[in-house]
Amino acid sequence: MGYTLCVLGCGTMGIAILSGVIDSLDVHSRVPVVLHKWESHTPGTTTPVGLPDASTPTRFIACVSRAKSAAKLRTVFDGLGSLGKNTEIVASQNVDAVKQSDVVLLCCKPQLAHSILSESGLYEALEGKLLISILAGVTISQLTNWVHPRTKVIRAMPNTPCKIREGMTVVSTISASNDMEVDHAIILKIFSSIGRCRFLEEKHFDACTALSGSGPAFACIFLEAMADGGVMMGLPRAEALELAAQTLQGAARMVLQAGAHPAQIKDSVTTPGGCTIAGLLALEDGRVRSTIARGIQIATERASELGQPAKKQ
Ligand SMILES: NC(=O)C1=CN([C@@H]2O[C@H](COP(=O)(O)OP(=O)(O)OC[C@H]3O[C@@H](n4cnc5c(N)ncnc54)[C@H](OP(=O)(O)O)[C@@H]3O)[C@@H](O)[C@H]2O)C=CC1
Ligand SMILES: O=C(O)[C@@H]1CCC=N1
Repeated sequence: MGYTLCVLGCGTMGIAILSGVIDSLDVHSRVPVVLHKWESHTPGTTTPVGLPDASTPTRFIACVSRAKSAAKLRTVFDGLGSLGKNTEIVASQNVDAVKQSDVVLLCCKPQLAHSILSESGLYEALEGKLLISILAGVTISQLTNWVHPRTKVIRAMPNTPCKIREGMTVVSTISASNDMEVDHAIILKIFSSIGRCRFLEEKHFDACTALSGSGPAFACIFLEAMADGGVMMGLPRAEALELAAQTLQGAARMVLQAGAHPAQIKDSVTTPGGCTIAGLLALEDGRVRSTIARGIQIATERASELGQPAKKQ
């Protein structure tokens, strides 16, 4: 069983998704199983290695346009031990790659989508297949107009932490088709193996693009600024970065795993008359909350423009 997954436009995000998925397959066949420290694990237990089911991708084709990018990808996937085993890299062979595939993950730049999908032969090659677009700002309705009527189009908005299987992906499907049950299983298998996956209506996609798609960049600005503060006060750079990153991860996990409200976590840290409230007031003086929230607003507005014909892109 299993199927072939083609990544059409395998750059930053294509690599992140593919390497996360390949790693997840590897983990499922590793003995003994390696789990995160917060998961229950009986030492010495093993994971049963079963045959892949119909929703598991077992062969991968990564497509790029330039030979130089293909060479870079070969190094990446060789390093993961998958090159020549279950992963092929091709340059300028989109139609042939799509013909050989069952599911196509469209990961090119939004402004290239129309021309890539209009290449002679691609329309036919995509007939009856599942096309998952991760493009910011390009709607299901636009994509549907560019492909064969029997191509099943869905949108997904993942983020770069998919690479380490800590991604956040939002998925939108437009309508049920005969195969939709299988398609849901396929979608969940891909994106749940590389992080969290949630289905939402397409009307929310630009906000999701800004919040979780662009989010790692915003989070890293905050992380870097926290570390800079530590360095300003004499901490070595490496330790300051470790403290900042682990602290942000810990706080985020308290929200995600323990179900704590962010305000509750903040209040529990804030001793009356202590140093936390002194720091919080300084942050509020800099309008930190509205600045961050406005950043998401502006990014959402920009995301909505990305699929439109070129203006000032
Ligand atoms: N970066 C991010 O964090 C996120 C990005 N996205 C979305 O993902 C998409 C990709 O972004 P990102 O990965 O950053 O972009 P990249 O520029 O890193 O990757 C784009 C890829 O498309 C390839 N490509 C270009 N032209 C063709 C073609 N004619 N046929 C096949 N492949 C082609 C490029 O190959 P070559 O180098 O050979 O030209 C490159 O590998 C965008 O639409 C973006 O909106 C979504 C969520 C997060
Ligand atoms: O900046 C961008 O346009 C893409 C979409 C989300 C993250 N990166």
